[in-house]
Amino acid sequence: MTMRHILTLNAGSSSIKFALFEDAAGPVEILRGQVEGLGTATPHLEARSSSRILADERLDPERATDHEAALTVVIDVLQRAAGRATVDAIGHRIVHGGLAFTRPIVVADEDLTRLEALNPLAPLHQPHNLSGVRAAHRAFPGALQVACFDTAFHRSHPWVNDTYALPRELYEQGVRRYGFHGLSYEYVISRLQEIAPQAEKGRVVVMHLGNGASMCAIRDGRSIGSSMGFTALDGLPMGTRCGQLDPGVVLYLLQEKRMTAAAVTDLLYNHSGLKGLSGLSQDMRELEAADTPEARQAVDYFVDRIRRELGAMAAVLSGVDAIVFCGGIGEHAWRVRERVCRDFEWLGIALDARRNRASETVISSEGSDISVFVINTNEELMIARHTAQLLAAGGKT
Ligand SMILES: Nc1ncnc2c1ncn2[C@@H]1O[C@H](COP(=O)(O)OP(=O)(O)O)[C@@H](O)[C@H]1O
Ligand SMILES: CC(=O)OP(=O)(O)O
Ligand SMILES: [Mg+2]
Repeated sequence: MTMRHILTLNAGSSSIKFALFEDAAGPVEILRGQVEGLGTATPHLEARSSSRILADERLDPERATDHEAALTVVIDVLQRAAGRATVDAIGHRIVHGGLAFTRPIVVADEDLTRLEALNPLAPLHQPHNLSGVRAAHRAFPGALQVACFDTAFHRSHPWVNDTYALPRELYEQGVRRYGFHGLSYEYVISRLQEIAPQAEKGRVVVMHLGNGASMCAIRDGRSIGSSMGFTALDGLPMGTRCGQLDPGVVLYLLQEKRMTAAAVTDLLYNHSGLKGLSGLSQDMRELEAADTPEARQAVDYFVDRIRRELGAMAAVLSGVDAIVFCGGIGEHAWRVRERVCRDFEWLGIALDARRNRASETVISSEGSDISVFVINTNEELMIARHTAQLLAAGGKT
């Protein structure tokens, strides 16, 4: 069997994650790394293979302030890591696929143009995702460039969870509740199938809590509803994004406060959420360590909105069999998990406090009606799997 090499690039709102896989009978990771803390004063690069640490350094915030600069660093690490090995394909996380892109594709130039048109619907992601495709094409011109979409997993939404109560023609034109973090949800469900096949078959709520945060209601492995919608602004509050908001606030800012559309966009995407409420930081680690009333209130609001959304997801699914926490906060912030679960005893959640503090895979207690899991998400592996499938099919979808 031929051994192939696959690279993956995943530009999130505060990070660029990357990995290198060998693929013979399915992708096996041989290197992974990330630049995290983008947009903060402390961007940090780390990369490791199974046997050694390849990079672990604070980047100069003057030089790595944005995704573009960080991408140059990442491509350099990947070129050195690949060495003389031929890179057969590069899989990219593309956050918005809109109406047209509902499964992974080999990217052609005309696709890039169509995907660029979606930049305004995901300004913190889409331009960086597409820059990644272009940079990877320049660095590895012989490799297949594969796009995997965050929105694709959610195209199974029933109509009521896919629409807004707007005139119907807007739905036809693509104003829909797309939902995001689909690659993460898809991976988590595949992992749940391995570790708890019974739970995976039931009604599952997955919470992806990272710098971007969303929640997904999943039945029989398919997405039924998502807290995110047309853009990745809706639903839960996030590092710098507002989450659910009365659209009347936007009208007020435009009409009465005379803000420009660009200023409102900047406010809602870059200065709201945990950062806006705390006046301190978008990073949950800093908020948990800080002892200011504003930092505490920011976390209170975050937890409260998660609880509301969990209640809504339980209603969407007519009950819950399993809950999964993932993403940077979901995987590490045990206090947040404890606070979310504490008030759901009435629904049948009993948390094991010790397991939760240790961030074990199963954090519910033996008698809990609802199983609660912490699963380290792996969008890179999901991208590599899709990419390997396309490679095996000779690039045909
Ligand atoms: N040990 C930790 N405790 C609390 N929060 C953490 C911890 N590690 C990471 N986080 C949070 O996770 C966020 C990053 O999540 P991640 O899913 O990696 O980001 P992205 O959305 O950019 O992909 C950080 O901004 C931070 O708030
Ligand atoms: C869609 C989204 O918010 O992604 P991320 O959490 O990676 O920023
Ligand atoms: Mg992410």
